This record gives sequence, C-alpha cells and structure tokens, in this order.
Amino acid sequence: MPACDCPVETAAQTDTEWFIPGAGPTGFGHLLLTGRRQSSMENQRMISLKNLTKVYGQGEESIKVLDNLDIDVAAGEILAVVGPSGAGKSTLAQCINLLERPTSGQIIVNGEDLARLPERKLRVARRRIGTIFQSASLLSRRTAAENIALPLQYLGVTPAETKSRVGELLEREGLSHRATHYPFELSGGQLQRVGIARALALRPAVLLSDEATSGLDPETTRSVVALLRELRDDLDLAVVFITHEMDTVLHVADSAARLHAGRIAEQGSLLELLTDHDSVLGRALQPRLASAQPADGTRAWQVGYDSRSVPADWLQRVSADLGEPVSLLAATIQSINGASTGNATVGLGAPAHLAVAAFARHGLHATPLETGIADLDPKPALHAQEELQWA
Ligand SMILES: Nc1ncnc2c1ncn2[C@@H]1O[C@H](COP(=O)(O)OP(=O)(O)OP(=O)(O)O)[C@@H](O)[C@H]1O
Repeated sequence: MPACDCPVETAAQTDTEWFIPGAGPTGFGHLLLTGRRQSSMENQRMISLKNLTKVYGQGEESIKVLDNLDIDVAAGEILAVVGPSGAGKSTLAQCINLLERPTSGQIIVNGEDLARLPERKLRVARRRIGTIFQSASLLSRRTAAENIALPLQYLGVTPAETKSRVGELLEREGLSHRATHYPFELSGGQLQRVGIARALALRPAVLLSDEATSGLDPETTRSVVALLRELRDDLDLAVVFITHEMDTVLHVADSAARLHAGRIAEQGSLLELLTDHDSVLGRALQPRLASAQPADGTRAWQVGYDSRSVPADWLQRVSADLGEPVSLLAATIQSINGASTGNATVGLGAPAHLAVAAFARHGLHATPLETGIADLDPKPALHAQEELQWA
C-alpha cells in the first residue's frame, strides 16, 4: 500500500481494520473493528421497527417527530443512530423501550410487538431492554454495588442472588475494587460502567445507549466503546447507539442510520456507507485528516479508493498517466472483509480536467480541495460535515 509505511495489523477474514495516521479527536490512532460483522448481520432480528411514527401534541400544536421509520437491528449488531439536534434520536430510543408510546407503527423486540402488549406483559418485556444515558443517572446515596442491584431488588430477587449477580457484573466491568464507592468518588468512565452494569443486571437482549459517551474524554470513550463491543460479542446484544460523535460511530458501530427531520435519510453497514461516494454519512464518517500542504504550483485533491475497483499501486499509475509526480499528503486505509477502502489527499500540478480524467481512468473518485473549481464536483467531500449540521 503506497499511502504509508506505518505498520498495519493483520485482520482476520471478517475483521474490519482501520489504520488512521494522525489520531482523530477521540485519540484512536489505529483501530481494529473486530469481526463477526458479516455473520451478525445474518443473525436473528432482535429489534424491528415498522412504520414507526410519533406525533407529540394534538391539532395545530402537533409535531411529527418520527415519520414512518423502518429499522432492523440483529442480535450481535451495534447500530449507530446519528443526526442533528432535534432529529428525533432520543424520541426513537424512548419509543423502543416504550417510555413513549408510538402514535402508530410496530416496535418488535425479540419477536414481541411491544406497542400491543398489555401493561403487565410490557413490564416483563421491558426487562429485555437495558438503557444507558449520557449521565449515568446513579443514585448518589447508594454505592456502585447498590446502584447495580436496584433493578434486581425491584424485581424481588433474593439478596443472595442479587449479591452474586452484582459481583459478577462488577468483575466483568473491572469495578470490583469500586463496589463500595459512592458516585461522587467515581470517575466519569467508572460512573458510565456502573450505569452499563445496572442496565445489564436483568440480562437484557437489547441495549439502548443515548449519548452514553458524550462528554467523556477520548481515553474514557475508548474504554466504554471497547466494553460495549465486548458485551455485544459475549452477550450477543443488539445495541442502538445514539450519538452525534462521528469518530465514535466509526469505532463502535457495525451499521449506521442517519435521522433527519424524523425520517431515515440513509442507513447501511459501515462498509456500504464508507464506499458510497454519494453518501453524506459515509463522507462524514471518513476520518478527518491532518493533511500536509501541497507544494508550490500544485493543488490538493481528495481521492476515494476501493480495492475492489482500484489497483493497489494507483498512486504510481496516476502519476505515470499524468507524466508528473503525485505526492501523498495524507491517507487512511481500512480493510473490511478483505476489501481495502479509504481516502487520501494528494498534491499534483496538472490542470484539473486532465487530473479528473486520469483519476477516473484508474477507478478513483477525486475532488479538488481548492476553491474556484468546485464545479467539478457538486458535493465536495470537505463539505460533508457542514452538510450534516451535527449538533
Ligand atoms: N415530550 C415532548 N413533547 C413535545 N415535543 C417533544 C417532546 N420530546 C421531544 N419533543 C420534540 O421532538 C423533537 C425531537 O426531539 P429529540 O429529543 O428526540 O431530538 P434529538 O435528535 O434527540 O435531539 P438532541 O440531539 O438535541 O438530543 C424536538 O423538536 C423536540 O422539541
């Protein structure tokens, strides 16, 4: 691979591997999105939302917040839901666990249509759904262990069984040494881990995470993300991960959906989104690169590549085609199920129309990064973030 001589880990067949020179804001420099993605997508549908609509208020005052959503999440899959503020992300989470009743549509969790269940059965079904929030929402006068025990105590589980389950969860989350500490004595990451342990106390099949990593520092975000992925694999959880942090989506999710004004604007696996040049979400998911400056007399281009259609030595080929050097200014590469995809910033001096033609001959999608020639591409990649207007 010509982009960089830094080491790239070898991934298993089904692994997703990211190599990112120049770590992003959350500090992930090199990341391995581990496998089972192919197989998990084939897994049992754990959450199935059909024509989900939620309207708040009535008459002229009414506001349609979710508009006919269809979403599926398999067991062992983490679906990230992203979108601007007010898009309806939290309402979606509240509808999935029936804290909010949908106006119409179905919420099928583990084969049961929650919206149709009588109250008593709904209470039982809700136990299969754990929820974690931005602030872990722990009770301040209870210790970590007592907070985790709460759902078990509400259910009337015996003290011996509660103690055993809480001990198991504390150990799994590496919190045994903090069992008797109160929330004010815990770090942000530890608080979030206690929140996750409490959400798992009743052995749910589904985990809803509403901005659970927002506000955490990069190191803590990384550990919470690693924990969620571990839980997904060990417990075969279906996870809906609501966030506005694109960096985190890249590291935690198997698939992503973009919500806009209550509708799904696009959704797909990370591979599909990252290799779709027309995908707003795919472009926003590309790691932000700290690019070197192009040399005098040359201009910078952003190039998207995909090994299924682009030769590995594309850089040399484009250079030979143009009869001039093409310098590499920044690059990422990710290998997903044996296919390498990524993007690079390169510098070259050829006129724009010749460069576009040369890139296209080698199967590359290229966009000039300078102003004044944007007419070559109606959607320059640099604008993806603004286009999404993340909160
Ligand atoms: N209980 C409610 N009654 C009336 N309107 C509501 C209610 N809850 C939310 N809304 C409205 O629904 C819309 C979507 O809100 P929601 O909190 O789901 O968005 P969000 O995408 O999670 O936003 P953010 O990222 O800012 O948290 C907003 O316009 C909000 O004002």
